[in-house]
Parts: sequence; structure tokens; C-alpha cells
Amino acid sequence: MAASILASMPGASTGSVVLTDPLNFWGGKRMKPRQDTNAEPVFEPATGRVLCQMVPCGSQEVDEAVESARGAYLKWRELSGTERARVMLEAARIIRERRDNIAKLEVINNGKSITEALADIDISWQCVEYYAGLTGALAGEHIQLPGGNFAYTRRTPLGVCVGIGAWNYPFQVAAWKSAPALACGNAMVFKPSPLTPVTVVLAEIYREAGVPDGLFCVVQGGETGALLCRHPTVAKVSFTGSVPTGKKVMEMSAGGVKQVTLELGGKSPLLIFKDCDLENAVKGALMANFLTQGQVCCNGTRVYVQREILPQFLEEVVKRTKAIPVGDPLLDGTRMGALISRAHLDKVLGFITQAQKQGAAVLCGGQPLVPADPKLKGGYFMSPCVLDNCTDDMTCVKEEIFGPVMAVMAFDSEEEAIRRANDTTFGLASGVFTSRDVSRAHRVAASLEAGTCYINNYNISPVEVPFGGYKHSGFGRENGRATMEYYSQLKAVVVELGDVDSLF
Ligand SMILES: NC(=O)c1ccc[n+]([C@@H]2O[C@H](COP(=O)([O-])OP(=O)(O)OC[C@H]3O[C@@H](n4cnc5c(N)ncnc54)[C@H](O)[C@@H]3O)[C@@H](O)[C@H]2O)c1
Repeated sequence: MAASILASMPGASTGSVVLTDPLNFWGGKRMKPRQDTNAEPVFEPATGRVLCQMVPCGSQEVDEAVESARGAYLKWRELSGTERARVMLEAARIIRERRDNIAKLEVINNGKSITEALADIDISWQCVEYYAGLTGALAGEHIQLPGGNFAYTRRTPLGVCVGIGAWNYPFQVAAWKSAPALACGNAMVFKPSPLTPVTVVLAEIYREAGVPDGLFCVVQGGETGALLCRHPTVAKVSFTGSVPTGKKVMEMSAGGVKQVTLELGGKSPLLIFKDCDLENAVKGALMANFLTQGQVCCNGTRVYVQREILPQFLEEVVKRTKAIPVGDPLLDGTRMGALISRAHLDKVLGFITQAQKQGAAVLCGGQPLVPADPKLKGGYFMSPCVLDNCTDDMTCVKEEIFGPVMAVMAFDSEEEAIRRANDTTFGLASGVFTSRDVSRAHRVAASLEAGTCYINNYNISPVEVPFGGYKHSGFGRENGRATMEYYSQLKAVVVELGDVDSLF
């Protein structure tokens, strides 16, 4: 079935694809919904056309998927790390082989540019490959005890894990969650965002690679997430999404004492010091704000620039922002596609209107955009926006906009910049540009209250590096070795070689 969707991609263009195959997957195959009375249309962001219908799963279907995952887990956990690695390497190979078609499907469902989608798919197979390499390294330790006795620890899987994804990186989020989960010997039931349900192709790839039927299942729906968080068989929930939904996920999971990883929103600061390489700092600020139409959790949307270089910075950043080609996301030359939905576009534009009312100045962009190509007339496009005259108390500086809107502010001293950067309940990422002062770079990185700090770059996510938040941006990590600990638990085995010394 994956073959059929992906096989149709080479000839596909924006506005030409309609998907009719079922979007659920468990027991090793796509599953038709039991009833489709509550189907929701899924739109192609670049055109506003209906791409497919998403039918939410009910509780019976969720039970079936979880049971299917449980059955596969019982087989998968018995394999050695090397055996698991072999299957996962095959999955990575298939993703790499089909990257062009997967990326195309991702663009049609999400609206981001093909250049970015290809990079997302590359990061996805690299992630599966990386965790394949770590499965064999899962090991405990040996502990000597008095009298020749000893103990050892085993790192064991958790069982059926749930992944709940956001819509901004549909395939990549599914890979980031499933690869470490599977590497540790777990099964996963994944629930994509209702806006981007086509991630189901990953389930077919894992199956083709040789995982037991049911090891990676996909169920659709919005509120389906709540059924999964409350399900008694589920051992862990890894959630990517907004802070308010993350809090609900944590509450629901608490009822079953389930482990939780929360990858939530952000309003990250980017500090640009006057000794920076301005060319790189401008490029970094653009990367920090405009990838995926600004819909990136770790974007550095609060840009603090040292006062002496503010005029040159603004001039250059505005010039380059105006030059960003916005349009058909499947064209190679496009650098910015469409936002995810009409409602989200309206919300982002609303933030800009409010910012102006609060005293911010729009230096460029911030308008709905209708590309010349007639087939894109119904798409959710806008021009990328740079805001000046912002202050820390404005809504556009405090709240996550999740669109292509950069807020720029001046600062004078390092101490002031750090204080203002940390004055937020979020703590996902941060960045600093400074060229000559190595000690300052590391001093500032240490002081910023965020899970990631980029020095002299922004928004690079190598799979080897752990990613996750401080404060309300969440806890737990994705990527890196650390994530193996979030998908496994320790068992201590204590061994007596002598007689029992009983007190009774
Ligand atoms: N930290 C990260 O790694 C990261 C990555 C991507 C996106 N995000 C964040 O995600 C947000 C945007 O994504 P979104 O709009 O899809 O977020 P969202 O919170 O609206 O939805 C996220 C997921 O939760 C599901 N959901 C909704 N209600 C639920 C419930 N009651 N129980 C369980 N699941 C439920 C949704 O269907 C979706 O799959 C932004 O805040 C962004 O910063 C964070």
C-alpha cells in the first residue's frame, strides 16, 4: 500500500494528489476505520484542496492497535540488540532509498518547501540508523558486594510506548520517537496530528524491513491521544505539541503512573553581540525564524541585538527577508511554502495586527500572500515578517506565534541580555552570536535557561545531540544517547552465594 502512495509521487505536483487509502495501521497492515461518519477533511496547505479524509479511531480501534503492539513487543524484546539493529538498518535504508517520494508526500501534506522536507527525511533515516547502532550497546553494570556476592543491572524495555506528534515535522517526529523506542526493545503506537495523517508510510517501511507485525502502529484522530494516555496497557507517552496539551497529557498519564516525555513549545532568545560576524548572525537569525514557515518549536523568535549594530543588522535582515522566495513548495527554488491551515494563518496574522497595536513596527512582510500561479490561490501563504520597536512585555515577544515573525530588540550589556532572555516560562532553545570572545560564548551558553544553546549558528539538529526543554518547554529528551534512558528501565539483580543470614 505504501508502495502505491509513494509510487505515485514521482509524477505528483502541487494540487494533483488525492489519497484514499486507509490511514490507520496495526497488525501489520492498513486498517479501514470501523465507521466514517465523523471524518474530517485534511487540506493541502499550498492549495487549500482536500487531500484526504481523516477518520478518528474509537476506543475499540485503539484497543486493537495497543493489543497488536503488545503482541509484537513480546517477540521484539526477546531479540538481541544486534538482531534488532539489523532490522532497523534495513528500515533506514528503505527510507533513504525512497527519500524523494516521502519528502514529496510530506510537502503535499505539510506545505513546507521540498528543500526542507528532503533534509527532514535525511535526518529521519539518520536517526533510525543511529539508534540501530546503539541497540547493541544497551548494557547494565556489574557491582561487587561483600563476601563474593554481587549484583548486576539490566536495562529493559518499558513495553508499549505511545508517540503523539505535532504537524510541523510529521515524518521526522515519528522517526525521532520510534527509533529509540524500538532500539530499546519497545513497541510503539503513534498518533500523528489530525492535520498531517500520512505519516502512516513509516509503519509500512518498518514492516517491510522485518519488524514483527504490530511493532509500530498508527492510529488517527485528535482526542484519540487521550484514549492512548489513559490506556492501561501503555507504559509511556512521548508527546510533541503545545504546552497546554502537554499538561493534559501529563495529567492523564499520571493516572496510570506512566513515564512521560514532553517536547513542548518555545519562545527562544537569540543574542547577537556587536563583535559577531554580522553576515553569519543575519543568516543565523533567518535560520532561527523562517524554517518551515516559522512553525518550528525551537525557533529563536526573540532576537536581541546589541544596540551598536542594530541598524546594520536590521537593514541586512530585512533585505534578505524580503528576498525569500515564497510559493509552490514543490519547486526547487522555493524557500518558504504555505502555513499549515487557514485558521493558523489567521492566528499568525492576528498576532502581527496586535503587535502593531501594542507599538511594534512592521519592517517587512506580515501580509497574506497570493502567489501568481492560479492553483495556489486557495493556499495559506504569507510574507515573512520582521518586527522592530518591540518590548519584552508585548504579546508578540511573550507568546509563541508559530509563524514567520521575527521580533527584534536592542540590548546594551551582556548581563541585561541574559536577564531578559531568561524572563520567560519557556526554555526550549537559545542562541548566541559572538566571534571574538570565546569565554563570553560559553558563559552566556551556561547562563541561558534552555535545553539547547547554539553558538554562532541556529536550528541544527544532529541526531547525536540530545534535544529537549527546560521549564514549561518540557522534559525528557529526543536524539542522542540520553534518549535510550527515557525508553528503558533498570532492573537490579542481587545474587547471594552463601547462606541466608536471617534475623528471624
Ligand atoms: N519541543 C518539540 O520538540 C516540538 C516539536 C514540534 C512542535 N512542538 C510544539 O507543538 C506545537 C504545535 O503543534 P500542534 O498545534 O500540533 O500542538 P497540539 O498540542 O495542538 O497537538 C499536538 C498533538 O496532541 C494531540 N492532542 C490534542 N488534544 C489531545 C489530548 N487531549 N490528549 C492527547 N493528545 C492530544 C493532537 O491531536 C496532536 O497530535 C507548538 O507549540 C510547538 O512548539 C514542539
